[in-house]
Amino acid sequence: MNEAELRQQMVDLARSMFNRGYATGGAGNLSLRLPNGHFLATPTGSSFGRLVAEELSVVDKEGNHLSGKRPSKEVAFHLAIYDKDPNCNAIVHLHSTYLTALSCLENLDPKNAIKAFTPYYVMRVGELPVVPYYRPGSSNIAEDLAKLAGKYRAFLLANHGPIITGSDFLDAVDNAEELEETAKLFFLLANKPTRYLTDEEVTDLKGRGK
Ligand SMILES: O=C(CO)COP(=O)(O)O
Ligand SMILES: [Zn+2]
Repeated sequence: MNEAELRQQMVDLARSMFNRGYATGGAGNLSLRLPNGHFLATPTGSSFGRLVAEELSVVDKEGNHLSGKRPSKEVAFHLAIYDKDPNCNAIVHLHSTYLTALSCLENLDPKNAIKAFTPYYVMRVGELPVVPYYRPGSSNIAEDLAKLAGKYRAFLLANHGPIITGSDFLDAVDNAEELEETAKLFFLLANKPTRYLTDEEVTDLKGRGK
């Protein structure tokens, strides 16, 4: 896809997420790797329901603002992930209801906030490490993510929300939807005796693709 098509894809899928309740107000941000090595990102404060293709922000890998509106205050953590994960070409950060509720629970396993109970969670995400709470826009988020990126496909910011990566923008959005649905099921199953996938079942699913 060329840059114009990628811009349109970001606008269209962001609106689709907004219309289905994955994003509200001005919360969350999106980015993707452009063919020329720069990055397209949502402008700070923008609603997923009202993005404009020509207004999207372009930054280089050092975070210099090259064109469009002022980029998301979280652009540093997006760049930290791209830097450490060459297979990541798109990132979705949401404050979606169930994943954000999960991010507020005490005693989450910092290595994996959701123990697998369905195969698609394993196939699309695998594990969900937790980054401690820092205020939105803090450089600490990027520093912590730099240590995890490349080893995981999604991350949970404590008391904040999820970050989901993908091989392209569509993949990142599909992974985000799968993860939000998994968190919803997690709460539906709360206090109900649950059969988790066994280690053997998880290992069998890993590396098989989607
Ligand atoms: O989700 C957000 C902060 O974590 C939104 O910030 P931006 O509007 O600057 O992208
Ligand atoms: Zn946020």
